[in-house]
Amino acid sequence: MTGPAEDTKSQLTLLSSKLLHQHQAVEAALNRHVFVWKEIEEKSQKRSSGISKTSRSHIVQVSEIVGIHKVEDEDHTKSKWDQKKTLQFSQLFPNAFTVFYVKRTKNHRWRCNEATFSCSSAELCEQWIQVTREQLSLLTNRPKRLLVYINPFGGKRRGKRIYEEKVAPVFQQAGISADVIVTERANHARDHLTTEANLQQYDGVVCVGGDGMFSEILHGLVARTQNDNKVDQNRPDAELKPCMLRIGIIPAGSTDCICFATVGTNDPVTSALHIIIGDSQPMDVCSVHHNDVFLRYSVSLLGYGFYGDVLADSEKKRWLGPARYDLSGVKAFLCHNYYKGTVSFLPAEDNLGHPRDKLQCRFGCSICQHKQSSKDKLRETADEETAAEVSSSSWKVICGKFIAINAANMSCACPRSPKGLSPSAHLADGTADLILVRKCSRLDFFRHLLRHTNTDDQFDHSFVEVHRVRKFHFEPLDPQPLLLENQSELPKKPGFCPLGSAQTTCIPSAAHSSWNCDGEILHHAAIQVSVHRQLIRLFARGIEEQQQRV
Ligand SMILES: CCCCCCCCCCCCC/C=C/[C@@H](O)[C@H](COP(=O)(O)O)NC(C)=O
Ligand SMILES: Nc1ncnc2c1ncn2[C@@H]1O[C@H](COP(=O)(O)OP(=O)(O)O)[C@@H](O)[C@H]1O
Ligand SMILES: [Ca+2]
Repeated sequence: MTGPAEDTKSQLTLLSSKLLHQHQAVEAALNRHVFVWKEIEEKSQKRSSGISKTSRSHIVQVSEIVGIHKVEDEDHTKSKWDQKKTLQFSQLFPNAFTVFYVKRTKNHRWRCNEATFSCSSAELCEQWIQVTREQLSLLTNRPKRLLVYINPFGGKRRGKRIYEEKVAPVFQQAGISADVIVTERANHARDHLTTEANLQQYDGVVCVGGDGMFSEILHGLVARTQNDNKVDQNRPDAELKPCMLRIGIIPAGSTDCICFATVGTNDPVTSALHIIIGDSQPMDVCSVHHNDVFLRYSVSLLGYGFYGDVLADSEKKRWLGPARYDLSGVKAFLCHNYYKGTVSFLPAEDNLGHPRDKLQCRFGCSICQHKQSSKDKLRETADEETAAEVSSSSWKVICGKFIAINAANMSCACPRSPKGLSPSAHLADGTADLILVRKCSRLDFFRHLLRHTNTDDQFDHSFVEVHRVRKFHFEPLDPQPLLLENQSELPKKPGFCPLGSAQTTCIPSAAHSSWNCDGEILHHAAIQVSVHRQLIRLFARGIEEQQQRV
């Protein structure tokens, strides 16, 4: 909080001059928060026309200035044509500087705009550059040095080009230095982060790729932090240490739902600008264990049944690129498998809202800022048996036949489903939304899927239920590994799980599905999951409610 004295100080004008902008005289001023310029009306013009035209003023937040440079500065990032124009301009107006700043455009996209001003003297020009840079250096949340990992094979295999053509030039304008590693194999980035990288010299890690590549960075950073702090990841009840370095995501994958759900768009330049201005978005991480063995972390979707089957099938079609998910999606839909099992979960407290309350997680979300009380913490650390003594609303158990079991730790919004799997899930509230889709007809399941793409409520079906949870366990009912369709005639014994729907004629159906954990397949069906509130931070700010136009 800033007091009145501090407030007055921040309003103080640091610089104010008459400058020339686009052949027009402007009054420009800078204080600690904003850089403003306003066209100066020409008195003679006003008198002759009899009407005073409203002079436009422009405001740029200092926190959204990318950089400031003298016009004659050599800029090799510009095209030959632009370099020639710059040269001509600097000959006409020798004492000019350019301010680069964030400009909001449609659909949460940001662009790097520029405005050039020429000054009456070289000294004045230098003064503007120096004072503005001084103000930028006071913004301590901005990264100066980044470690960048590029997956050259993610999505449409454009990661390297996207970084070089769209991201590196803006980092350069902002004076950010980056050490770039182009990965040579799967898990290269994860292993490098876990054991080799000298993290002390960096202010953040950037991942150029999809959700799978992000998952590598997440595993590397979280493992490194736990190793450094002697925390055993294999203990399901371990209190994990939050990671200090923020992660930036340059989307260059197939689904890119983590970027989409934290920024509002999958656009490399927008992501680069969020990194440059030093945004920070805390995020929950789910830990997944099988008995006392750590399996993986998840930040977006943990899906058994439908999404597990889609992923398992799509892995064989990697060569198809992002389209593999459409093909495998149709196939899994036609197979219409269901799986028997028991889900037990610890519900979240009522003050954290409900998956159907339509309160979406947005920039500055109040639910994510809610602090956990000590009673809540106690309730969370208690195991299934002792939990009942702590609170009446303790673990709940549901047995059934499920087409899909999805745990969404955040909305999982992506271009395929702009509102996501759980539109009201929160990024940093310490909970996940557990969605149970029970056995139903193909038509009903189709209706449910279709509602992910329109405004109808996908939870408003008799066969769907959704719970906001802090932890959950899943146990498949039948340990039998694989059964064929024609065996479904076998007499039903207790604990025997029949196959997916009888009329299915496609691939042989198994008694178990597999878990899709942020796009990776888990090799155990029985898992225990805990949500760790705000374990990591991203260079993002959540989705902005309204486009603030300046
Ligand atoms: C009738 C039309 C039905 C359309 C239903 C669409 C629902 C889409 C919900 C998608 C939720 C995506 C959650 C994100 C998962 C990613 O981690 C994973 C891996 O993404 P990656 O390949 O690494 O970018 N992608 C998938 C499809 O499993
Ligand atoms: N150099 C590499 N060669 C092969 N696989 C890689 C390489 N670098 C990363 N990967 C792996 O590629 C997988 C998919 O990457 P990702 O960037 O998420 O793309 P997509 O969204 O298309 O799946 C990830 O699981 C990651 O571990
Ligand atoms: Ca969450």
